[in-house]
Amino acid sequence: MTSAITCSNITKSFKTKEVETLALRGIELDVIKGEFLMLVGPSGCGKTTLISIMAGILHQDAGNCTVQGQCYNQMTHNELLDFRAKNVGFIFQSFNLIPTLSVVENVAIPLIINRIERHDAIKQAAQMVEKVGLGDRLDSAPNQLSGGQQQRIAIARALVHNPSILICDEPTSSLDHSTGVKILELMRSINKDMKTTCVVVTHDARIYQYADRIAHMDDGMITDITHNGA
Ligand SMILES: Nc1ncnc2c1ncn2[C@@H]1O[C@H](COP(=O)(O)OP(=O)(O)OP(=O)(O)O)[C@@H](O)[C@H]1O
Repeated sequence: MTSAITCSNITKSFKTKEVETLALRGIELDVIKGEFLMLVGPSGCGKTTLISIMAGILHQDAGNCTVQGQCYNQMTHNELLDFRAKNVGFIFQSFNLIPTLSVVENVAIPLIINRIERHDAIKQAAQMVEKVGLGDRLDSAPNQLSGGQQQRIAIARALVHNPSILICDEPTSSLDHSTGVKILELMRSINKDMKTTCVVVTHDARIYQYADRIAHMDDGMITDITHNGA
């Protein structure tokens, strides 16, 4: 099977004035093209640090992260920015929608970053908003939407440029259970339809069933990989 993301012996530490924390201690992980992988483990075990490295947002101290066959270590800063803008979608825990832009303008951002002309970007963004079931809210402001609707918009924004990799940090943490399940069902159907490789950090055991595989982390290491909630 082809790998979409390969992490080889990745280490990362953070130094503050008081303390040095070894957040990742030699991560080895292969994410298979097209799979829906969940990353789980106790608070502080390094999940966000790992997905930030996979997304090219944070740089490791040692080891390699290869995404779609391209090693981040071998890219210049500008090449990495360009690669990330084209290939990676990221969904934050707290939606991170821009309050002064409308729904459709928020979703158009990755296209505009990829230098698509505004009129076309808005048109494509509107189609994506339609896909997540909110085609009647294009001109709303984000704060006029419910939490679940805002998360749908965040998903539309992360996917509008058809990235090969979608990385999500706790996509259901600020949602009630039934809204969280609907969001996971939406992400799963997008994963199937658009063949997007998904890596999802979660604390929510009730959504484990949506994963193909679950990578368990503890204290900066992958301790186990299980299949489909087993
Ligand atoms: N910018 C930073 N500066 C200093 N320490 C950090 C920084 N980011 C993370 N850490 C530390 O690195 C460790 C791993 O943090 P990380 O956020 O990756 O954990 P996590 O598993 O995502 O936690 P949670 O489930 O609570 O979000 C923690 O001990 C954290 O305090």
